[in-house]
Amino acid sequence: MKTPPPTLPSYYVGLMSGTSLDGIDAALVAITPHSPPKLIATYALPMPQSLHNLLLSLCHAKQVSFAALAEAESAFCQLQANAVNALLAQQQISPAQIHAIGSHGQTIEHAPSGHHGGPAYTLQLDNPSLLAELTGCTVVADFRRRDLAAGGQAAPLAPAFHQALFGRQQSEQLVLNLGGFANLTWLPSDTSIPALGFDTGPANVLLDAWFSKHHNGRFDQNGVWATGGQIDQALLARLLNEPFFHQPPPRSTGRELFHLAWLENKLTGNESAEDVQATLAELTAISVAQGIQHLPIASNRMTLIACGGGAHNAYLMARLATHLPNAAFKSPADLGWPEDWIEAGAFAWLAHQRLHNLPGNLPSVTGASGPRVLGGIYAH
Ligand SMILES: Nc1ncnc2c1ncn2[C@@H]1O[C@H](COP(=O)(O)OP(=O)(O)OP(=O)(O)O)[C@@H](O)[C@H]1O
Ligand SMILES: CC(=O)N[C@H]1[C@@H]2OC[C@@H](O2)[C@@H](O)[C@@H]1O[C@H](C)C(=O)O
Repeated sequence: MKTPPPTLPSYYVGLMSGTSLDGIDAALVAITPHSPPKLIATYALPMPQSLHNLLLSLCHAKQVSFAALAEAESAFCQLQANAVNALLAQQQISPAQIHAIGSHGQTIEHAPSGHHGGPAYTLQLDNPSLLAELTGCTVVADFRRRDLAAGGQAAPLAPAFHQALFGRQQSEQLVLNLGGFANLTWLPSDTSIPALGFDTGPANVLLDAWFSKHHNGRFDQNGVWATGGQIDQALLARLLNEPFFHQPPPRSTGRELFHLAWLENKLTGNESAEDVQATLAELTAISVAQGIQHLPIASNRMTLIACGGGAHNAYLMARLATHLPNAAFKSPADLGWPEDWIEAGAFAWLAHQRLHNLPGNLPSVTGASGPRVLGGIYAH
């Protein structure tokens, strides 16, 4: 790993496996001082069904055996290494040319306020030592726990990257990630105002769980199934009654709160399955719109940059557009960064921040007591 002269780009690989458990995203990113990061190449490796099931069972387990944890961690790490090695082979780049891999790991549980008065924690399954051995690259990992230790939520972390990528523009910018969960970043045009961001609530996590309960397959392609349903206003009101939706930022959430059983508890049993799917999409759209209402946005002209897998769900996007009539929707692809690759890109950028001892968090977002250098280095 040789440090290039300051004007030459350095290369990082960002690895993200989100809460949807759909696969590993590996993004090769070039970072040049004083310029926004650039996406060079990508590689997506779907998660085998057996690993998906194992990880999902860990997320909802009351008790976990160490052997099951080790099995999941090792299979997950091998999949990450396969993604990195395939990406580098495809680009004909050697591991020595990579400054570092930024590995998010797999979130198993996220309890930034602790459970029942216990200590705060956030758990990402990861094995950066093994990843360094399997790839021949330096690995940066464990990005969330320093922010948590500084009193923050440890999430969302992507807003700092959104700011590095999209900068501040004349119009107010909102970046909406529609992953398993949805998180929002506000980049005000006034540079003296800090960026804000928070999780708005569930996105694909409930849509996917309900869809796969009723179909073979993991998700509702383009929201076609939801389109055939009607929004059930009574159910929607019961779903929105959850205190999380009324909590002021900083806030973040995960599968420990929003999961299939949470939804099933709110059903009377008389709803049609399609109507539930349409209502879940509405829950996401409304919780995003309500989140935006709480931001001190000065102008009513705003750009909304939608990213994450949910940006492909035409039904969900149409419901969002209905609730946000003042927003001009923009694809990050028009800005050189396709919607599916922002989060993996964020972890490449976070690895760069770590190697340069620069902060990775935004205290205005996470609520941490100050900026912190995030993650640990596993040098190769
Ligand atoms: N064509 C599509 N139509 C509908 N939904 C889609 C489509 N493509 C992807 N999705 C949804 O996007 C999900 C994957 O999104 P993404 O990869 O952003 O999630 P993630 O990485 O788990 O997110 P996060 O970490 O932000 O929670 C899929 O599980 C699916 O629900
Ligand atoms: C604890 C955790 O893994 N949270 C994820 C999840 O997925 C979306 C949302 O909830 C966000 O808070 C976060 O991911 C992104 C990458 C973030 O930290 O910005």
